[in-house]
Amino acid sequence: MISVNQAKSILQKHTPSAKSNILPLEKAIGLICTKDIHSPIAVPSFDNSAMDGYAISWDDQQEPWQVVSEVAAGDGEFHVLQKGQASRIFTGAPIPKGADTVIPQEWVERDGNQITFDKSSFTRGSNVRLKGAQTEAGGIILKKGALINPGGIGLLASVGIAEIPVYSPPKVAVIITGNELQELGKPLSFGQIYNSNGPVLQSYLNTLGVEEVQSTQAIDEPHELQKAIENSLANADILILSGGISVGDYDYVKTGLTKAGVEELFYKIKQRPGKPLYVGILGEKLIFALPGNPASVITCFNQYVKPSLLQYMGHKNSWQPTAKLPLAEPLKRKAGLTFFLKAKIENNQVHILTGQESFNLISFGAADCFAEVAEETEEMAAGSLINVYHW
Ligand SMILES: Nc1nc2c(c(=O)[nH]1)N[C@H]1C(S)=C(S)[C@@H](COP(=O)(O)OP(=O)(O)OC[C@H]3O[C@@H](n4cnc5c(N)ncnc54)[C@H](O)[C@@H]3O)O[C@H]1N2
Ligand code: MOO
Repeated sequence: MISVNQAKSILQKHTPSAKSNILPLEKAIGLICTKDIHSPIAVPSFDNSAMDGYAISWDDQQEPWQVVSEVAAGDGEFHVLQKGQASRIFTGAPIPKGADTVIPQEWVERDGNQITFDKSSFTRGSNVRLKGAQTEAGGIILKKGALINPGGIGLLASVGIAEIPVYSPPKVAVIITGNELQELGKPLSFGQIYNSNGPVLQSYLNTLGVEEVQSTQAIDEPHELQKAIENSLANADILILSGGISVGDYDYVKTGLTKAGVEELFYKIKQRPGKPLYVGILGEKLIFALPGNPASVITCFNQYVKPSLLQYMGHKNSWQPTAKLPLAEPLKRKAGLTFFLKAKIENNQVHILTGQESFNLISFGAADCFAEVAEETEEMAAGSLINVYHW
């Protein structure tokens, strides 16, 4: 058996490098940009008004101004203003030639077509958004390695970019093993349980941006499982299996993977839950065989599959704990295994939840992270800092 740190370091070394792909903007959310992105245009691409009001050419001596025209957002042609003239204008509308300042309407006294206002509150250029104020044409708007979030999508769209080079998610196949599994929505016969690992893996993958998941359910029968493994490996970059990896007479996963040519990277880790985790490699394909107990699947995904997938997709530091926070209550146990405990963070303190057994999912109704108790630790006092890993 190897330690958690050894397992993570082996996996980190064998996780394939990210591949760049050009995707439409709407598919790029949550992904990492692979190149510096330059703006093809200046934004704004024309001087325009920041307010609803009146466009004028600033003149310390002038009063009143004559309103001679109107310009709204989207207008392309307009009157050229002469000295002493004003144009009614609306937010986003182009500044007419001859004008350089916008006075918001609530500051203006209007009498027929004449306007006056208190000049002491404005200067030349007030309320005008100048061409290129956000971005000059050719300027870098997003750096290589940036995470594309909804704000970044807005920035890219604002300069007219519809496609972007990103590290695209891998194709993932999932095989759920077990004779005892029943689909949701159907009644349970004696001895059956609902398949919760399938929905867990599907939804966890989706939250990481992996949309294409080929999912297969296989009974605990060596030939059927072998077919499922070979089919899945033919189509996917990453294969995740649930169950059948322990030492029972019906645990055929390890033999099946070996038969398919998969080379073992490690099997069994000094941890709870998820001790019998298996990770293998076939060429550049990674294979995770997650121990079937529901809490083991979720924990192993959080600790091994997720960081490896994120590394594959170009994220940095995906293996680090997401925080180090004070423990709310003291903790005592026998050393020898790393524990990943379901926990909830309240008032910036880590509360370890009850129901930590690997068959028991109840704590996941409240948990927002896993707290890590290191292999050699026997006791932790309240207030001592503990590594946590959020979802
Ligand atoms: N003699 C030993 N027995 C076991 C050991 C051991 O070291 N020696 N390790 C235990 C540990 S720890 C784990 S974890 C499990 C892992 O077993 P498998 O990976 O072979 O998983 P299964 O036996 O198929 O299932 C285990 C458990 O989980 C339930 N299960 C399976 N699939 C699903 C699913 N899709 N949704 C919900 N629940 C699922 C299954 O019914 C079992 O109760 O082995 C221990 N045994
Ligand atoms: O390692 Mo198992 O996941 O404790 O039940």
